[in-house]
Amino acid sequence: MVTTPSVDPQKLQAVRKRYAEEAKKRQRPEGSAQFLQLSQAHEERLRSLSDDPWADHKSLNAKPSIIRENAVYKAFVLGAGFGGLLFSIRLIESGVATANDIRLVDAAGGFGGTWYWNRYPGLHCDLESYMYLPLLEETGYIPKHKYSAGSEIRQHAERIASKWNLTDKALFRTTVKTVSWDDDTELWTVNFVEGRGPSAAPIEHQIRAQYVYLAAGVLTRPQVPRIPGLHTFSGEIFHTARWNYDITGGSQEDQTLSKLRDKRVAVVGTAATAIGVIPVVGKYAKELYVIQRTPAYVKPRNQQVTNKETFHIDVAYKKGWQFERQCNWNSFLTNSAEPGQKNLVGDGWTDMPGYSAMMGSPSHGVVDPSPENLERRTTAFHALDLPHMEAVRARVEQAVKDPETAEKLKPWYPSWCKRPTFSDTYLELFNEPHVHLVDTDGKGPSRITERSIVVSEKEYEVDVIIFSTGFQVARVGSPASRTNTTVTGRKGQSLDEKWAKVGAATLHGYLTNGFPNLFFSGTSQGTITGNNIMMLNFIANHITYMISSGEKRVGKGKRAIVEVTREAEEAHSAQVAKRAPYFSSVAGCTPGYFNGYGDGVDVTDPEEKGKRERGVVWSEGTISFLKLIGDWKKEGSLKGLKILPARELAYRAVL
Ligand SMILES: Cc1cc2nc3c(=O)[nH]c(=O)nc-3n(C[C@H](O)[C@H](O)[C@H](O)COP(=O)(O)OP(=O)(O)OC[C@H]3O[C@@H](n4cnc5c(N)ncnc54)[C@H](O)[C@@H]3O)c2cc1C
Ligand SMILES: NC(=O)C1=CN([C@@H]2O[C@H](COP(=O)(O)OP(=O)(O)OC[C@H]3O[C@@H](n4cnc5c(N)ncnc54)[C@H](OP(=O)(O)O)[C@@H]3O)[C@@H](O)[C@H]2O)C=CC1
Repeated sequence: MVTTPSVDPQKLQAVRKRYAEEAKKRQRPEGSAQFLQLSQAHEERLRSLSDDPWADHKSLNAKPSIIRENAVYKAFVLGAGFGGLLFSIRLIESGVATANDIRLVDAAGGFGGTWYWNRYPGLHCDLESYMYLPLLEETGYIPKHKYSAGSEIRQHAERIASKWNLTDKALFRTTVKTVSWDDDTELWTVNFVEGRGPSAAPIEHQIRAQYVYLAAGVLTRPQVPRIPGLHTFSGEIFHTARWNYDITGGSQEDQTLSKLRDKRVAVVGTAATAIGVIPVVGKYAKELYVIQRTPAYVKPRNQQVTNKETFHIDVAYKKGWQFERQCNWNSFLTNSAEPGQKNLVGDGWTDMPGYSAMMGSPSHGVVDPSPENLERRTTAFHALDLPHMEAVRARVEQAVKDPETAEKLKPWYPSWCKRPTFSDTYLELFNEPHVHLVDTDGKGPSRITERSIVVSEKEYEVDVIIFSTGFQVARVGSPASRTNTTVTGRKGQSLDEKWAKVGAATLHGYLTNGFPNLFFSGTSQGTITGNNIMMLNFIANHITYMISSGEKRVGKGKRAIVEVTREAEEAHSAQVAKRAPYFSSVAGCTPGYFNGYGDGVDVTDPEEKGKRERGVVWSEGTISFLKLIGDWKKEGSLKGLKILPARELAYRAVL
């Protein structure tokens, strides 16, 4: 049970009432349908805002093709972000495959995923880079700062691709369309379309693969709110995930946005991306209008240059330091640090125990789902969180001189409703005379005209509108829905249909019955770590373990078919669902992508509810989940996996 700190009960009640009112104000019947995914817009102008601004088509078109049509590859990886890279590297290191046996495909024009697409000014990782950048021990790379800039992280993705000889094993600008299991050959057939830029025709490809990994990420599909009149705006518009340096001036390397000096700019959105963008835009724009629907909670960043002299003493002090650091940080995040445990990172993530309402915690075990108990727990979480959020709100008052503006910048929701943000300059920017907070009181702008953005019938004339309004996130869909890909398994069964019928059904979150040798990343039925790299590395290691153990079992010269049994996935799903009541405190959250903008909050149909409960993450926190997997491995029988060699007939079909 959560230990409740002593807070004034009346104050707690008043704050909770305010939280509930603010959340209600923001609920919209259309839920996540209030947004338009840019790539699906009817208007060409909006649709083109999702185009890749970074791909070097000329040099990519000049490269020899790395795809042999219809060839059989050992592993096919959808996504060349850190998830896809880590899996490929673990396969290579375990001896399951050489780099040459692997092909990665990404819609992006290069490695990095998130860090390829997002190049906006002010972009940094929001976690300490020493535990966010993967494979620092193996590459010997030392991040320049405590929080690395976006370009440094992208270059790190290129560095690790090069070190493991994957640079010329990835096909870029390429969209995977279908991934289908062939019952005869017992292989996956993958169809994908390689874009070649505006002046060359796309090429369709087909290959076959023994193993497939869907590493599609979550935050890849930029969206804008469906604000009436958006298409009539005659000025410039773009989305932060496709920053347009032609309009602003500067580049990712030189963030002097000189072309904004004579421009009136509106930034719509005030969450993690906007908190990075706004201080840089505010430095250059003639006038800046920050269009706020819900204030972010902003904590100090405390950026520091890495001391390379002491890095190997203070941080990288022994083999395995990075994983130790990640686990140490995670135990604070899940409110489960041992009394007296040293806080190695000591950042703004480790001083908000209430965030464990979202991250899970081992301190609770399986939660009694009675309404009285859930209400007691929610109260306890609010009490745990209150001192933190009070400090966050007090910080606004200290930073912002105008009391009215400060009041509007205060966040009224518990910490677990949104990802925290970190900045030492964002709040202070509102003291500048050319920076205007346009608070929409939870509503958003009412319309856009040819020259202006309109809030509460007041028109703000602007030259540029920058949308910092996030990404389309599929919360309940199958791993295929996140990739916009059709995945069909044994006997033509569709992965989407399986999820629609029974809800999530996996072993440990990463493979499902009827889809042999297919693996996917994600948090559903797995674990959420706060540090996505920690999670992606863990998934890559775990899947590789299953594959390499399967290969050992079938013996040399045979092709392994690794599949979870239906009983095992049902057993895991039941364990996850049993723990779902833990997350009841999240139900009252202000809408956001964490709760699908309220989609399905009021689901009462028991069958539908049951499906949703199966889809949550392991509620007892990451360290507990790692123990679950550790115990599963120790048991030694690969319990729940059916591992067989491919049939002789299947071999012949391939030959
Ligand atoms: C701006 C921003 C900052 C972030 N900062 C942090 C941070 O500081 N700390 C943190 O822990 N997390 C952060 N994240 C989350 C971040 O997404 C993860 O940390 C991590 O980089 C995800 O890696 P991934 O490989 O799983 O997915 P991604 O990096 O998203 O890569 C997936 C790739 O799959 C490709 N893809 C998807 N579908 C298809 C298809 N059908 N065909 C071909 N290609 C496809 C996409 O183009 C994409 O390039 C941030 C996210 C954003 C948007
Ligand atoms: N390393 C880092 O520092 C960063 C990490 N990230 C990661 O990416 C995730 C996504 O972040 P982000 O890109 O900021 O997207 P989010 O989805 O978190 O935020 C979208 C923003 O747009 C606002 N918005 C939506 N519709 C409207 C509207 N009609 N009018 C006005 N405002 C509107 C939202 O307000 P409302 O809250 O009211 O919905 C919110 O402020 C983060 O949670 C984090 O995981 C992103 C950037 C930086």
